[in-house]
Amino acid sequence: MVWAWYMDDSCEDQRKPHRLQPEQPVTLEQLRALGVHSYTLDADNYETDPALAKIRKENNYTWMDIINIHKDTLPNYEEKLKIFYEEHLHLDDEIRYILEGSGYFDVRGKDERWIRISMQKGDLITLPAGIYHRFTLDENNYVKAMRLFVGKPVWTPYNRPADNYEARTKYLQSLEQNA
Ligand SMILES: CSCCC(=O)/C(O)=C/O
Ligand SMILES: [Fe+2]
Repeated sequence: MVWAWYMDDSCEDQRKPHRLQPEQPVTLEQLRALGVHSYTLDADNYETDPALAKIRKENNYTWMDIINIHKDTLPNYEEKLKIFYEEHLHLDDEIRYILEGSGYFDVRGKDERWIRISMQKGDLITLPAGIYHRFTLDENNYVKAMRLFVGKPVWTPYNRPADNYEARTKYLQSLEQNA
């Protein structure tokens, strides 16, 4: 299951948990109010898992690949990690399923504060188009993740500020409607 909390402002290593003190946990319901959804699945059997097949079918996640983020396996590892950790948005939903290892997705809350989402083996997360976010490995320095997409994938990150994209304005409208 994913765990989430508000982050501190420290400039320490991005791979550390950065829990605000005193701790301020963020519930799955609070994440859902931001349009962030999560599932816990059987990562050991992802190839035959009916629960994953159902999620893919219901959401039309027709495309998938698997990315191994480790210094020995990912070409241009350092450069890619920098890109992942720049605050950005996408014009489509971002869907990631952790098959091995772990990492953090950070998303902006309604008040602009960073919320850190800890992703472990078996966690699948969907980030809505237009949400500002970033990703980092944690101190284990390894993640193997399935990337899912509706149709042909587009990976382009739009670094902040990217407020004029329709995906952003629509996302902000969706927050207001659900408030
Ligand atoms: C765990 S997959 C790597 C992160 C990524 O693909 C992305 O787009 C982060 O925003
Ligand atoms: Fe992203």
